[in-house]
Amino acid sequence: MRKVGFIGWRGMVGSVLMDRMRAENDFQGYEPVFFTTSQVGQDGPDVGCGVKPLEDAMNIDKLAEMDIILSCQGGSYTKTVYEELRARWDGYWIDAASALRMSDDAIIVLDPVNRSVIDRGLASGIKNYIGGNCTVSLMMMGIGGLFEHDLVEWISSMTYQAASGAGAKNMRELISQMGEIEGEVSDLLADPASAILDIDQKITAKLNDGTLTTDVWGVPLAASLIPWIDSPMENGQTREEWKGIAETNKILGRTGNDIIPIDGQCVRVGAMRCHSQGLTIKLKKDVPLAEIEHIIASHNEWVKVVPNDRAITSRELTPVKTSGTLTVPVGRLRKMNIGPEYLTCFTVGDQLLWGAAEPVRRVLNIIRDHIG
Ligand SMILES: NC(=O)C1=CN([C@@H]2O[C@H](COP(=O)(O)OP(=O)(O)OC[C@H]3O[C@@H](n4cnc5c(N)ncnc54)[C@H](OP(=O)(O)O)[C@@H]3O)[C@@H](O)[C@H]2O)C=CC1
Ligand SMILES: N[C@@H](CC(=O)OP(=O)(O)O)C(=O)O
Repeated sequence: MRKVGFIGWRGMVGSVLMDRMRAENDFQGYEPVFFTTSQVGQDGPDVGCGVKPLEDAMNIDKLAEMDIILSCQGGSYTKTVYEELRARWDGYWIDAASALRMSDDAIIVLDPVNRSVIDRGLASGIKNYIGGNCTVSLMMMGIGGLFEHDLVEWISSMTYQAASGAGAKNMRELISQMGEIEGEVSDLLADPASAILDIDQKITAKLNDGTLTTDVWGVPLAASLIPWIDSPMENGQTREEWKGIAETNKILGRTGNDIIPIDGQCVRVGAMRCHSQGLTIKLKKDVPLAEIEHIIASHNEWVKVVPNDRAITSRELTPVKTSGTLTVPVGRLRKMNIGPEYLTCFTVGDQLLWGAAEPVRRVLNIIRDHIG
């Protein structure tokens, strides 16, 4: 029986993956082996084939027994074990972390968009299948139809990224900050006659006096935002912004003169686990809006076009509505007054599902089908 090793299964991304795999009855037809970097020998999870002790994720011999390894443990783990393992192992490596994404011998996986690229990779013997950056994957699930019809000349994206993208501790601190801010003015809020400028003054003082908990974010995120995500690049972009052009084109298998220019600003906001983005898209030609809506809506079974209506948009096109679902709503679709080839839209997606766990869950099944 084939063996599939899971590393990082109890982290935030890994837990979402496990939930999805249980929901889809994925733990069948192979032997799952659960690894850990910190709990060796403790009970592993019961996924329907009994509880077994956790294996050591640093044990290269044990890892090398696997036919497929799926890691949600993070980039530093990948960097620590991958080279040594690969030197003597010919199995399939699936990873949610970015470490190997841009390697020539790796494919970035998002099968509703690039199934043909994945299939070509499998046929040609490629063994590394890496989940894409969450913002990139969610953008491509939303407007995959425009790429499929080769309608995109360039894109500018302005993102509104959730706290979950920075990790579990960051989500917790965002909530603490919200609570501390409310606590600062709860007496004034309870008094309907209190002046809003007094409330605002106290909040502004609290945000600036150094007493708000900012151990993880470094600055207040609640009642504010952070227009910087990931490390700086030499050209002034952040790495998150650079991933927009680099990963999108790699997912599509576009190189050289075929590359679609993509750039924008990536911003952290106080949402919990859904990334949103406002897109400006220069189309290659003037296509009627109704046709664009049809192309977007019919690309995959998860994308949903939201009518450009105030009440429906406020209800349907939000992180609150999208959180915990695989739906990728796309709305605020309209031609811009810059010209008929300029399209704008707004899209939202759960960054732990389509943004992280779902593409790697699906590619595990694709690889299992491929190797039998
Ligand atoms: N967060 C995100 O949005 C995205 C993350 N990724 C990638 O996935 C990687 C993992 O991210 P994420 O899931 O957020 O990381 P987590 O910090 O939630 O989990 C990583 C590991 O930390 C260990 N750990 C230590 N204490 C705990 C605890 N109390 N509960 C659970 N796990 C614990 C576990 O390893 P062990 O069992 O070995 O101790 C776990 O696998 C990232 O580094 C990134 O590369 C990719 C896309 C999006
Ligand atoms: N950078 C993303 C989360 C992430 O893990 O991205 P990547 O998988 O590209 O490192 C965010 O902060 O929202």
